[in-house]
Amino acid sequence: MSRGAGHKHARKAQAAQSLAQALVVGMHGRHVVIETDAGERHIAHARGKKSECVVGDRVHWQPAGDEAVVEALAPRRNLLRRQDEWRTKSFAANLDQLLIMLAGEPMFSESQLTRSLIAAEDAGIRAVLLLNKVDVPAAELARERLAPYRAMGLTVLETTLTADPTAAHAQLAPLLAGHTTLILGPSGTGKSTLINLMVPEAAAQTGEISQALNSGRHTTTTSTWYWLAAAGDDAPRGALIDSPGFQEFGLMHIAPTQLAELMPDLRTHLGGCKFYNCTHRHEPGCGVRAALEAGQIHPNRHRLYEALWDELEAGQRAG
Ligand SMILES: Nc1nc2c(ncn2[C@@H]2O[C@H](COP(=O)(O)OP(=O)(O)OP(=O)(O)O)[C@@H](O)[C@H]2O)c(=O)[nH]1
Ligand SMILES: [Zn+2]
Repeated sequence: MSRGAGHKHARKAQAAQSLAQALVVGMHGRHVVIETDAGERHIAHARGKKSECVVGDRVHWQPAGDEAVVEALAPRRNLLRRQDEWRTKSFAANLDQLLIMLAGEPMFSESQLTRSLIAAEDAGIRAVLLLNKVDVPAAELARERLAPYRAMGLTVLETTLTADPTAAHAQLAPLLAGHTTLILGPSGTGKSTLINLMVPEAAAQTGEISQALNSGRHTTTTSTWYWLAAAGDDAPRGALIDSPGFQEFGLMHIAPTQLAELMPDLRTHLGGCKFYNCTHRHEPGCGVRAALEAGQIHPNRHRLYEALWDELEAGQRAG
């Protein structure tokens, strides 16, 4: 880049910083829906690479005819993403927490759960687990499978959103109040049920997004932002973000050597290995394997660790 171009670039960036800010509340193809601080929603084009902004981002924008243009992205606190061999997909940015919804029916996949927890650790975002549908018989097995996750210090809440919505609301409201929470979970666990329970005007809010996009139908192909009712006059308003795509939760952005650090039950036993570059798989004198043999690490978790290691290593070689 020539010096002149560098100056021009810096000037443009500076000019963008002086523009009004807005929040990204929805996305659809090449368009984003932004909400101004006054609560007005506009459909906007992003200048430059459209993949740059995601729901939860704060952006600098200006009007452009009937539409709006996103000129720049404000710095992010965090970004939750997944990456497979072909592409990176971002769920959302600037999150306070993830609420990972699980059920016994359909039975959750422990691999998907572990992957989402690793991605959250890597992004520095706290995760809370919610076992829903505890009224179905398969909940008992689901609860058992979650024991290692409770043991590693995660909060595991239990609800029956349909059988006892009042109790579920009372349990979840304090957890969600004032925070931005991304709801993750496999299909059929009750994510829509939860959003409709916690956000009575949820349909109206997605309606506004559809209207802004002029699409006239639901836009749940990507994440959507829902405001929660404010807890009080001065209380910060919380929000829920729903997201498709719990399946195929690729972790290609993470190196195999980072994995143990990102799994709290393994992490506890690091530092006691004979070899400084121990992979905690075959080496003699491994503190992690000793903990596994002593029953302090659940065999499923170590199996998932090994499978992920192989997957990420193969991905690194291919990349
Ligand atoms: N038995 C039982 N059924 C429930 C409970 N919560 C939700 N359901 C039912 O489970 C089904 C799936 O719920 P949804 O809220 O649509 O699930 P979802 O996670 O949004 O699913 P997708 O839209 O496919 O991602 C619906 O028929 C709900 O009525 C519960 O606590 N117990
Ligand atoms: Zn080791």
